[in-house]
Amino acid sequence: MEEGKMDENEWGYHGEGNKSLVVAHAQRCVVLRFLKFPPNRKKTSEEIFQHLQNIVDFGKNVMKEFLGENYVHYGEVVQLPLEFVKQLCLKIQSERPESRCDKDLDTLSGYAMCLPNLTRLQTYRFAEHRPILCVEIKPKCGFIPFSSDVTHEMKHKVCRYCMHQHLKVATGKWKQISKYCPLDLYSGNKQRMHFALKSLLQEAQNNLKIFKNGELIYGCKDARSPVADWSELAHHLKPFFFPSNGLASGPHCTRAVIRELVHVITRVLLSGSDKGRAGTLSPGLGPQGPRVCEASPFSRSLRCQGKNTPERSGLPKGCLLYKTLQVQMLDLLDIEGLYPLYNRVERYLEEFPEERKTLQIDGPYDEAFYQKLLDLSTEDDGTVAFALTKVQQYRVAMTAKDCSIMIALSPCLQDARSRFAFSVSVLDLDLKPYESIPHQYKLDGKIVNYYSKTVRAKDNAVMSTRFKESEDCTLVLHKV
Ligand SMILES: O=P(O)(O)O[C@@H]1[C@@H](OP(=O)(O)O)[C@H](OP(=O)(O)O)[C@H](O)[C@H](OP(=O)(O)O)[C@H]1OP(=O)(O)O
Ligand SMILES: Nc1ncnc2c1ncn2[C@@H]1O[C@H](COP(=O)(O)OP(=O)(O)OP(=O)(O)O)[C@@H](O)[C@H]1O
Repeated sequence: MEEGKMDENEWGYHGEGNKSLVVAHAQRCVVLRFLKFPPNRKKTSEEIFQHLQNIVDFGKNVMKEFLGENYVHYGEVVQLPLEFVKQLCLKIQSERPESRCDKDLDTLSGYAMCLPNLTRLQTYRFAEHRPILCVEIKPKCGFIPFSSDVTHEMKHKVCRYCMHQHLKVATGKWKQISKYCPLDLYSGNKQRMHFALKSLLQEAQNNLKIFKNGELIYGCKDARSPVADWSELAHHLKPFFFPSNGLASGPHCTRAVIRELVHVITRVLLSGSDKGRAGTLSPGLGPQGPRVCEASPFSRSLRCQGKNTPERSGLPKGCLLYKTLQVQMLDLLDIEGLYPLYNRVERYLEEFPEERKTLQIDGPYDEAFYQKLLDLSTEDDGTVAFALTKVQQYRVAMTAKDCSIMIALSPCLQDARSRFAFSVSVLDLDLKPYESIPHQYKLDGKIVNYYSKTVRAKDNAVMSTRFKESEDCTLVLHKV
């Protein structure tokens, strides 16, 4: 980054989440990722630098080790001219979705992260003039808790995502319940994965975005303005999947294009090199818990048809979904088992506040921090050390439950065996803060209670009426 030559006109708004805002360079394949804060909760420049450096270190020393260097791009912290940041902030303000404007871009520190632009990621196989399609998926938690500390029976049957959907709709965050269930996507079963991806395409929420040549063409820019027009999407995608079939259009063509997209994404998600040390977690973190979520329309339909639940995860060990799931499963105790251990650490810190640094609560996220995460024992010896290890593992697991997967595809004409050159990466690997644990505990209770009381009660009433009337409850699964 040539500091002196920074020109805000070369950068454009790219996207944002709850905690950071990203701008992309118009020509070069790089982005700048800035932190965001609620107004009046400004931090010092030194604190912001440290925060960003922690994110980089965590990516480099922890997530790269777990997920593999091919998938993790941790970037670097850069210092930018304050005038550039100020002008950039003014330039992009009008493009920001209203729902994200409760937080302001940090314009005071001058620090940001510089990362490769994963929507336009080029490898030696991606000729520069070739168009690039990129699908971003935020898959969320792919397993049902297996911890014996879970007290709500419902949590052993229905996954958190599916339960949370009902609370989100009730509170107005989204308009309708999605048919997507993370357990279907993580199943490794092609039919279930197709169903999951098609469901994401129907109701993208903040779990799916599609970019063409770095521009967002599909997905929610704002909670209040969902773009979900399949024929428009198919129009964008047709040159990628049916390059020679220039004239065909209409619903038949739309379905064919969507089917191709879903098939290609499934194939890419199931592919993968076996780098990274996620294998070190395998002995303790084999498939556990139920393989299906009772709320998934796919499994409901199978049950209604009297069919068996599909086979357990067939995810290949090298693929990113498998590795991400392994890291998610570092949450061995569930928040219900973890919360008392968090309280043990808290009590200790109240007595010995100066120990916070030694315990590496706020970093550094170095090799020693990573090594401690590999201890998967669940035998509580009553020590602060045990509690701390579980707390840190939980934070890492929560990070993996909230990250996104970027799949970049580029037509590849030379290679007759596959029509696309692709790259898969993971983003948003910021370690979840220690302080968020009480919030997680409260939210968990709220999600389960809301689902149990309202949805199940309603469901039971509907089901009993349906059975009385001997209605067919078969969901027609369209082959995609
Ligand atoms: O708690 P969840 O599952 O709702 O996840 C939050 C996400 O909501 P989602 O359900 O994916 O729409 C939420 O996403 P949105 O802001 O809703 O797009 C954030 O990713 C949040 O992380 P952080 O607090 O910014 O670090 C996420 O919070 P964490 O739980 O990961 O801390
Ligand atoms: N390296 C990158 N290349 C391309 N696009 C990126 C990159 N990093 C982030 N983005 C885009 O910016 C968006 C916001 O980034 P990110 O998910 O990191 O924000 P966040 O505020 O940390 O998210 P959250 O709401 O989960 O806390 C992403 O959804 C993605 O579309």
